[in-house]
Amino acid sequence: MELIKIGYNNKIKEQFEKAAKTNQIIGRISLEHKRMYRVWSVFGELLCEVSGKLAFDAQSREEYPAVGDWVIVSPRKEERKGTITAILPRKSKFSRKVAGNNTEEQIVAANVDTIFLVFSLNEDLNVRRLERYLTLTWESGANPVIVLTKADLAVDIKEKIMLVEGVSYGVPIVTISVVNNLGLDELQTYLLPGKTIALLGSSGVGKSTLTNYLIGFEKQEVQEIRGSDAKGRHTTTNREMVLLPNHAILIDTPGMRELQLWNSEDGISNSFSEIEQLSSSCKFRDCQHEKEIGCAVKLAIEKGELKEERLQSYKKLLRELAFLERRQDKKAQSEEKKKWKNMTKQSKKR
Ligand SMILES: Nc1nc2c(ncn2[C@@H]2O[C@H](COP(=O)(O)OP(=O)(O)OP(=O)(O)O)[C@@H](O)[C@H]2O)c(=O)[nH]1
Ligand SMILES: [Zn+2]
Repeated sequence: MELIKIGYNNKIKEQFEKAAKTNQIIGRISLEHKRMYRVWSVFGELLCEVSGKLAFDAQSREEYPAVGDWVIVSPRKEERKGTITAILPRKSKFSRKVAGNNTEEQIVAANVDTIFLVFSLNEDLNVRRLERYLTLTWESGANPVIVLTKADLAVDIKEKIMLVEGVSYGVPIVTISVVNNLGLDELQTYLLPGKTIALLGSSGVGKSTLTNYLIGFEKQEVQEIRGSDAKGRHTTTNREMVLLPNHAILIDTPGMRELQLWNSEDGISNSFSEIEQLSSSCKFRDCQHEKEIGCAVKLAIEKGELKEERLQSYKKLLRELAFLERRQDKKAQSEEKKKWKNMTKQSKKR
């Protein structure tokens, strides 16, 4: 396997050479399953575990390898196996909080260069969700590209693009239709050789369709595969990192798909529907479920119908969302200020 095809470059080479011992090789994680990893390397694909030291030193799940990570491996070539001894610094990372008693950060994808934020043109555009995705992307270190799908079904493309432009401050926007073969060439300009991309978007916006198109599957085949699996997920391959025909690299992990839930209010309502339902019976409409009188949520906990931990993770998620929104507001404000400064500068010049 040629390393350059999986995104290898001088920077990674340098980092590797600095940290590696003799006989060690560089590899990139293509799949993670239960503390075992598939690693792409010059010896092909190796099944690897992490070294005892790496596991011992790891303070949290964040310090374990994730799909997309560059790792240093002591290979056992004949066995097609190896041991991961270190993870190289991540250029970008998408993580999600793992709910539980002690909330941990879990990396769902590392070293993504470009992320396609996918929205469908045949539905109402959820601007707030777009803002959240943008925040998430900026925080990850990857570059966003907004992809508006199903252009063939849309009637008000211009309005929707304006709406998107209003919150996206110059982020590229590409309008596509897989049905009418529209905009797909333009998308290719972001799929450069050796660059790693990932898709983020709600269910049904066309991520699988686009993924299959990018991988180059026959449409028929895709539908058949999807038909045999109601969920239609990960049916084409069990690889989570895929080489595309044009030599870009696509990361498609279940974790990436779950980010959509963890970062949208709808998602929260869905995954905490019992709490939302209880809240509607609270005496006060803006009940925080702390010490208010007539709180139906607290009552349910007292009665043992709801676990206290559920409420805690629900609140934590809400706080996180609020935080992201504030960040977004601040970012927007400072961008606005910058714009103004530039404008006033230019008008002064004139
Ligand atoms: N008309 C039209 N339909 C499309 C287009 N792209 C996708 N679809 C349809 O939209 C539906 C949902 O597409 P998917 O690709 O399954 O959406 P997804 O985002 O992967 O959804 P999840 O798998 O639930 O996350 C399917 O019926 C597709 O055939 C398009 O460009 N035009
Ligand atoms: Zn309440």
